[in-house]
Parts: sequence; C-alpha cells; structure tokens
Amino acid sequence: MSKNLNDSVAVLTGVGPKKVAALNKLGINSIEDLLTAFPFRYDDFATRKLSEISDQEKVALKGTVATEPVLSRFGRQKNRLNFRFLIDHDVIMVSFFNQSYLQSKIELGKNLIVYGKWNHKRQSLAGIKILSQEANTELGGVYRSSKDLKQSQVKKIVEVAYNEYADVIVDVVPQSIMTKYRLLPRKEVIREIHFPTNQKAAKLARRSGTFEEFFLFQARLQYIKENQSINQGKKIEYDLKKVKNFIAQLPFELTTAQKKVVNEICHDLHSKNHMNRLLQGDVGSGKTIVAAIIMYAAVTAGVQAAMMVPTEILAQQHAKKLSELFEPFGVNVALLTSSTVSKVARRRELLRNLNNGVVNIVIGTHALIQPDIVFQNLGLVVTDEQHRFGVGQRQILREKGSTSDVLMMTATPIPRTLALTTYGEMDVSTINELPKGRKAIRTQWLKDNQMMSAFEFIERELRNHAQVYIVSPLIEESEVMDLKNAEEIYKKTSDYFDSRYHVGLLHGRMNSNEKENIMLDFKEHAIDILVSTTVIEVGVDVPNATIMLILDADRFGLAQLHQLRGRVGRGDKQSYCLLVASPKNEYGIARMQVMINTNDGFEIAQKDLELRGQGDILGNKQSGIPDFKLGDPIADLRILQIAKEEAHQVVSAEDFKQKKENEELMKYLNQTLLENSFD
Ligand SMILES: Nc1ncnc2c1ncn2[C@@H]1O[C@H](COP(=O)(O)OP(=O)(O)OP(=O)(O)O)[C@@H](O)[C@H]1O
Repeated sequence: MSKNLNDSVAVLTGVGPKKVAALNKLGINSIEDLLTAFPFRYDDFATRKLSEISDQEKVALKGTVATEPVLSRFGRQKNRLNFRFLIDHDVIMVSFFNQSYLQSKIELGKNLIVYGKWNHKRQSLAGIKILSQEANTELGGVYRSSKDLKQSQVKKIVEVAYNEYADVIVDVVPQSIMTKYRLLPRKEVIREIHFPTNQKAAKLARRSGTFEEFFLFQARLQYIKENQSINQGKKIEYDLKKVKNFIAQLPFELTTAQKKVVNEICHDLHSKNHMNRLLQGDVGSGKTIVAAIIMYAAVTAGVQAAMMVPTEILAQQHAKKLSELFEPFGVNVALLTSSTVSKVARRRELLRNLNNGVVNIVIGTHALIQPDIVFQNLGLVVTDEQHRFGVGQRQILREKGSTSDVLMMTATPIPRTLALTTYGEMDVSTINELPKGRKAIRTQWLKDNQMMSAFEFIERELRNHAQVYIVSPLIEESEVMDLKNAEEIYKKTSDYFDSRYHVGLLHGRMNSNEKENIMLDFKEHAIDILVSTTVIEVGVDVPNATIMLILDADRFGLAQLHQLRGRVGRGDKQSYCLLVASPKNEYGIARMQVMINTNDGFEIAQKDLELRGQGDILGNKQSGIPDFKLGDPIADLRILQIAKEEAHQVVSAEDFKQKKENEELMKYLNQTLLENSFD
C-alpha cells in the first residue's frame, strides 16, 4: 500500500502497541500528527567558553576528564558521579545525579562534551547528559513527553517517521505563493524544525511553517464561506414598512452604530445567501434591541425566529422585554427553558405552538435544542454570548431550520487582531458606540480592609435612590462554597444596612421561579441591594442600578470583571464600580490597574491577552481562538494578515478548482471539510 501521512503511527519501525498508546495519549495518532508535533524549545548544544557563560545557564562544555570519576551513593536509590574536568587551563567539577550508568563513558584523559547547568559560585556543572563528539546539530529540540514516553524516545520516533515518510511530504501551498514569499518546501521545513542545522535555519523554517499554517487555516475558512453562500440560504423578504414603523415607536432613537448594523444584517436577510454574522458590541451598547428588530423583520417575512441565551435569568429577562415590545405588533413570544420543559402540559402546548407556527419568536436556553422541538418554519437563529455554547449546540439549533440565517452576538470582544483569525468565516458587525447620555463608569480599587468605607459610600448613594449589586467572590472549584460565601455576605450586608434598606440574595441554586421573582423585585426597586454570585454576569439589564461592588475581584478574569461592571452604567446616571481586592502578585495588581484605566472592552481584551499570554487564554476557553502549532497570532500578526489575503485571493478566484497548482490544496480542503472539523 502506498504511504500516506494519514497512516497510523503504528506502522513505524520500532513502534509497538505500548508506544502507540503513549503517543495517542499525547494527541498523536497519525504520521502527520507526529511530524507536526514540533519541539516547543531548543537546547543549545553549541560548545561555549567558560568566560562567556552565566550562572544557572544550561551550556555545553568541551574538555578533558582530569580525574577518575567517583561514585557516591546516598539514601536507598540516590547516587552522584563526580569528576574534575579540564577546560583549556581551568579545572571545574562536574556532577551527575542518579546517572551512574555514565561511569563507563568517563575515562581519565578522554575528551568529552558535557551538557549541564552551570553554577558560577561553585565553579561546577550539574551534568544533564554527555553529547556525542560528532553531534553536528547545535540545537536539540525539546518535545512534549510523558511518563510513558521520554524525550529521547519521542525524538527517536520522530526521526524514524521522517526517514520513512520524507518522500511523501508534499507542498500544499500553491507554488506561485511559495515563490512569492520565498517559502521553504514543506519537507525541508519539517526537517529543519525537528533537526535544525543551526539557529538561523530553524528560524527560517519556522517562518515558512507559520505562513503555511496560517494560509491553510484561512483557506479553510474561506472555502467554507464560499460553499455556504453558494449552497444554502433563502431570501427572507421582510416588510420594510413594518420594520421602520417598529423602529419608530421605540422609546429611544437608535445610535448611528445600531442603525448601521441593522442595515448590514437586514441586507443579509434579504440576500439569498446564507447569513453567518457575528454582532459584537461592548457591554450595554444595545445589542438586544438590534436582535429584536431583526427577529421582527423575520417575522414580517412569515418565518419564525429563535434566540438562544446562556442563562435562565437572561432568557426570562429577554422574553419579558420582547413580549412587551412586540405586544402591540401582534407578535407571539414564548419562553422555553428547562423549567418550562419540566411542566408537561405547558411544554406540550408550547411545542404544538412552535410546530403549528402560533409562536413567532421563542427565547430560551439550551433547552431549545431538545430533539422533540420542531419548528414550523424557522428562518433565523440568534445566539447571545455565543462563546458559551459549544459549536455542536449552535449547529443543532441551526439545523432545526435547514437554511436558517444565523446571527451570533457577543459582548466579550476579541481583540481586533484576533477577530480575523477566529471569525474569518463570519461576517462581523460591530457596535462601536454607546447610547447617548451615558456617563463613563468610575472604577475604584479598594483593599480588603476598606470594606467599611465602601459600605459608607454605598449608603450615601442609597439615600439618593441608587440600587446596588454586590458580587460575592467566585469559588470555581466548589458550587457549595460559592453559595456559602454569597450567604455570608448577604448576612453581613443585611446586618450593616439593618432595616434601612432591602437586601436580596440571588444565586445559581435557586429554582427559576425564585430567580425570576428576585430579579423582578430588583427591577421594580423593591430590593435596594442585590447580593449575588456571578449568575448576574451576562446581560442583566436594570438601568437604575448604579453601583457594582465586586469582592475579591482578583479572583475574576478581566473579561468577566468587565461583564460584571457592565451591569451598571446602563442609564443616564453616574455609575460606580468598586473592586475590593488585595492581589498577591504583580499580575493581580496589573489587572486591577487595567480595570481602573479603561472602560473599553476591546482594550481590556487586548490587555488581557498581553497579561496572560496566549497559552492561558486558550486554556481558559473564554474565546474560540484556534490553537496553532507554530504560529502565534499576536507575535506573527503580519504573517497572519498576509496569509489571509493570499488565501482569500486563491480560494475566491474563478479558476480556483481548475488550476493545476491548486490540486494539493483542493485535496486538503475537501478532506478537512469531510472531517467537519469546523462549524
Ligand atoms: N439607542 C439607544 N438609546 C438609549 N438607550 C438604549 C439604546 N439602545 C439600547 N438602549 C438601552 O440600553 C440598555 C442596554 O441595552 P442592551 O441590553 O441591549 O445592551 P447589550 O448590548 O445587550 O448589553 P450586554 O452585552 O451588557 O447585555 C437597555 O436598557 C436598552 O434599553
């Protein structure tokens, strides 16, 4: 059978079932996986002079063994191998710990290259390994390894794979682009990254590899987009007059940015292409009303609309607001959450009404994606805070209306630089201004011991009829602790404000009726201070609330703090955010400072990224930034932009599929599409 990079690693010489299992555990299944499991750093094995190295540096030193090695044993299993080593005219001490097997290699008078960690004060080297004299590579790749598979074994297997498969590594990026950007052939890229000739060669190879990776990623996104717009979608012929009329009766005038995005989205609805659009706007910028207008437009065209939101509180809030808004227009809005679902009779009726088209708009949580929920004619799907839903969930909802248009909304902005990588396949609309009359929220950072002054400040504001949120510290590991905390703070707050003000408590363990009642009381100002866990984080809209007090603020991520802060400053009154935190390290302090310095969600997202490093943001799953093997979307932004432009041009060209030089790329795209690795 002919060799293929998709072959399993099991076919490699010397790789038995145990090693296969260990590789699989590291996420390596195919030869392709193995060849692209690149070293995450290199050890520099070029020999150095004693005069140029610094304390604790890892270095390779070349010299002569000056004394017989002495092996000392201590404890049950520990040992140390010591010998003196002559380097030019200096004698240093070398010690290997628990590597007694090296003894036979260390003979008096023999020339060696020893790699280890230098201790300047003691003039000694803690040996790591002995390098071979012939070693012509100056850089040694360091791989991800595991307890079942050591560094040296991974390296060896990669070597075997390269030797056996080098001949079938082909270039996927079209030749004209390879030439234009002087990219190295893929075969060379892989070789140089794993076994670099020198620093410079490794760097060049990485540059080519990064371009290739970004190019293929963008080509995939572009290809999906092209296919979607050709194959799917239907025209939603809304009634412009009715939509205009609806907008005219809103209690406020839309901001210029809102008008602009409404136009963009309406244009998509009307086109026969499938809509796949992201609406991003900072907290409180007025996305909900935009969604309402669009859903209304869909209804005037005779189709149903569904809106999926991440929390029950939010679903209730939206359903209430939209029902009121749509009532004069004869639009029927329904709420569907897991607690609606639990009441059998109500649920049955709702399902019937979705199926026979009596319900025009349904708002719900992920309960919307239950298999027995069937729409009569679903034409538009809106998801709010989409990063909280898995790709799969969104997909299921979309498929309930086979050709539904999709609008995703997010208030967690991704820095512009990354938006293009993450949402390359989507069109993006941005609301970049807040409604008129908003005053910038004033944020203050207080230390733990300043709680009393926070309470005094709150009391002054309460006298002026303010309403307050107090958010209890997040205890991610334990819901029970989280609740206990909130209850304790509720008690403290109630004690302090005694009977002068009404204090309420809201947490995730309440049933939906309790939650709804508390939120209603707060909205109607029957509650002055709402102590809450982070369940209020997203979307809650009570414009009269003007103070947000967050306890142990350094336990929250920046994006989350920004979301929480966004619960105030939603009306025309001056609002305040008080962050109580005594961070233990510089990182914590820097984060508090970011919150004080800016109210701009985009800027915060950017700072967040800088402070945490890309690795963390990925681990944190707050965003959908794809994981690249070589490229770093921030550091390599320039390459990313160029790759995107080129991929766009190549894939959207009319003769794309006919051109010979695109053959490999086409194969690659069709294969990845089949694997359905993207939504
Ligand atoms: N053009 C406008 N003029 C005045 N007020 C507006 C305007 N648009 C929206 N609002 C009001 O501003 C508040 C915030 O709007 P909305 O809840 O839609 O924001 P959002 O973007 O969804 O925010 P979040 O992401 O925080 O949920 C609401 O009370 C809404 O009625």
